[in-house]
Amino acid sequence: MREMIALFNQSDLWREICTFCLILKDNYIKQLTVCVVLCTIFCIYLRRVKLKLNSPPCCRGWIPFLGCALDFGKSPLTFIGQKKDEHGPLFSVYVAGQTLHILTDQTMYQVFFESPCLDFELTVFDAITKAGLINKDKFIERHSKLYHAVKGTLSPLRLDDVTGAICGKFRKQFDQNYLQFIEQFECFDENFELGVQLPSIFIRKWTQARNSLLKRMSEKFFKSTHKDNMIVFWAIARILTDERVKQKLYQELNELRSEKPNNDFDLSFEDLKQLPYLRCCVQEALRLQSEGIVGRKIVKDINLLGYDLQKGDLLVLCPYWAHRNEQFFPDPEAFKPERWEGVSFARMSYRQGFIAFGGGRSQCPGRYFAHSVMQKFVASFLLQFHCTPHTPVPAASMMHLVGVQHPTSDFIVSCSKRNL
Ligand code: HEM
Repeated sequence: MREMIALFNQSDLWREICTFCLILKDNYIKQLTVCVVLCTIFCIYLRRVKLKLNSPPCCRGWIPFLGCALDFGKSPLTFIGQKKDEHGPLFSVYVAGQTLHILTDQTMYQVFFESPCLDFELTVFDAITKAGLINKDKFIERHSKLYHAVKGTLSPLRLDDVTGAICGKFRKQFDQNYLQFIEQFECFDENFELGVQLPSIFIRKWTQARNSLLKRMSEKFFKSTHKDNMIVFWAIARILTDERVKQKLYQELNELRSEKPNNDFDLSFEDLKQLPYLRCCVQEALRLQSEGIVGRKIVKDINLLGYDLQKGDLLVLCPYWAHRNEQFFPDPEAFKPERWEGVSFARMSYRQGFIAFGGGRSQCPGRYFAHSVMQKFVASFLLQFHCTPHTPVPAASMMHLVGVQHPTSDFIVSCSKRNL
């Protein structure tokens, strides 16, 4: 044995074996690296294939990249309504490189609003930062604080003070340049969806309108206030065109008026408590004309109704269609304020199929304020004017996914001041 070792030490054989081993080792590392990379790619591929196999039915359209953007863009809400009937409770739409998952199953609302795999902030992140020129880093950092500040300021207990203060501020700011303000506001609102997606250079007028409005107040407030106005319009139009509802509501309003000294129309929130039918009318208008979509960014892969949804995609609920679910709202197209009689605010939640104000920890913090302001406005208007409609309630435009539907034509009404 010793002789053999001596032979090994002396000869070049030992060095050659070592060199050979080093080459082997070097190659081995290279091969191992290649194997690991290939395996990773394969696993990602397999996962994608698996996810694809297990993903919801998808409307892909036939145009590469654009997908079904053309059909979808023509009338997004109608498109969603048709596909929901074709594909069932969860389906996807591929539009301009993005996959949108649309959930219509009410048993999944809780998951939608409560799951940690779904995020509200990231959904609105791009639109808000673009529309409001808010610094991206600051947005996420301050969002929660701002949300709670708005919620606290607009809590039901403070509504009388807040509305007075806000109305005063509005009047002061908009007494001058009122028409210019209206023009800018309309431009901002009409083009909101395009404005937050396109670079400013392509949509200069919108950018100018936005900048000017921002100088006056925050974007969220404008967009939200406009929702109130639209609902007020729909509520008044529905009430005036339904004789039974109109009579019932006037009876309630007249009773309150007879109790008020000097026919005072400045209704307080205490007064509103005596007008339960008015609240039902506003609530019913809100049900029928709700937001097109509320969305959540998928921040962690999630399985819903047996389908795998991938991180990075967008999952949306569609309040407009959700509020036409016969299970919760029999005879859904009819304007029936009675369906809300005896229902408390606490019960107007996703558990009862009502999602006009969203849900979970991002539920609209302005909802009590918005509801009360809408009631106040409808009541003051009807108390002050005799109105006769000359056209039916206009059809709602199915174009906007963000915000409340606009009317597609004029609603013509003649009004005369009531004798007080
Ligand atoms: C008819 C009137 C209104 C409707 C239908 C409405 C509806 C909504 C909806 C659906 C959301 C998203 C909730 C979610 O995704 O879960 C939302 C969020 C929000 N709303 Fe409203 N809203 C209205 C009025 C207002 C008003 C008057 C204000 C404030 C003055 C307001 C302030 C907000 C804010 C700040 C958020 C964002 C919440 C967050 O960042 O987490 N809204 N609203």
